[in-house]
Amino acid sequence: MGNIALTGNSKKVEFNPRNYDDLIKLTESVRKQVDLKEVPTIGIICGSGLGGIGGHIKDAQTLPFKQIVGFPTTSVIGHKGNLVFGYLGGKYVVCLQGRCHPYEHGMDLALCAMPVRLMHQLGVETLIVSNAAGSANPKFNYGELMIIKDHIFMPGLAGFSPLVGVNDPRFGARFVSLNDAYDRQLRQLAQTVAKDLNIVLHEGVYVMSGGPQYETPAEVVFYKTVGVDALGMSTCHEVTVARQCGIKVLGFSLICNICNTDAEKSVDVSHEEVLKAAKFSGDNACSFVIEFISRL
Ligand SMILES: O=P(O)(O)O[C@H]1O[C@H](CO)[C@@H](O)[C@H]1O
Ligand SMILES: Nc1nc2[nH]cnc2c(=O)[nH]1
Repeated sequence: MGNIALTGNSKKVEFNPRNYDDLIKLTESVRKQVDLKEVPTIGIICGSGLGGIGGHIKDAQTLPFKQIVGFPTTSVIGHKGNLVFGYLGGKYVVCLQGRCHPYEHGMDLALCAMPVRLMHQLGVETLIVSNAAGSANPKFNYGELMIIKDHIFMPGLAGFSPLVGVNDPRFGARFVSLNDAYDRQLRQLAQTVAKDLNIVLHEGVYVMSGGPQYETPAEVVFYKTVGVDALGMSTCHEVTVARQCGIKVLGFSLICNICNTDAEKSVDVSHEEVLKAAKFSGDNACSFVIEFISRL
């Protein structure tokens, strides 16, 4: 996994997500294409079907990923593929309306986490990252929210980390401590906000598998046994890079399906079902994010 050849304006351009100077060039190209009103200190990454959050942004300036040379594409339904700048909850934010999943990009995690490094360059200090996930916890119901307390990064444990490769110290530390990946104070604030809004908010452990296949019942039981509550195919690579940049993180999952645990009684899991749940509970997720930001 090295440089990626990209064609923009009929010129062949090389972008290497592990090259700090390439990141600076990409950041400059974003700055040239938008008229930033303030420094966006809050970043948001929208999970599957959660892009509606971006629709609430006031004085919005939208920059499609495809207009940024070097930016990875997203082809998953429910991910619009835009950077949106503007005001949400009274704060100036940058929102990634759609994310780049490693399974879409040959497991190039550094490429898929690059938008977080871009956000850091733009001034982001707090990141709100969301995802659609399946539940392995019998107490969780379809459409409810779960704050991520901790994660298990399966590709990362197998050597597919966005931090693998030569580390330019300008990106941050070579060895990143993830003891506090999900900020405790932000999690406490999230609980207060949810209580005030009368929204059910669980807290639990998220696992990122490589995907794109959903889990077999045996795999779900395996994850349950090691303490997993919610299952997805994203987020951990982004959070790992955010922590290397020193960005504080709040992560949450929207529970979109109940995972199978018994091969004899199992039912189909589909992305359509995931998007249906995201639509069903999207308004709750939006209200929660907006109120949370207003209290930061
Ligand atoms: O994590 P987000 O982007 O919400 O998407 C989730 O939904 C898709 C599967 O339905 C997978 O990409 C999974 O990771
Ligand atoms: N890995 C995984 N990702 C999901 N995204 C939404 N639902 C699921 C699920 O059940 N498993």
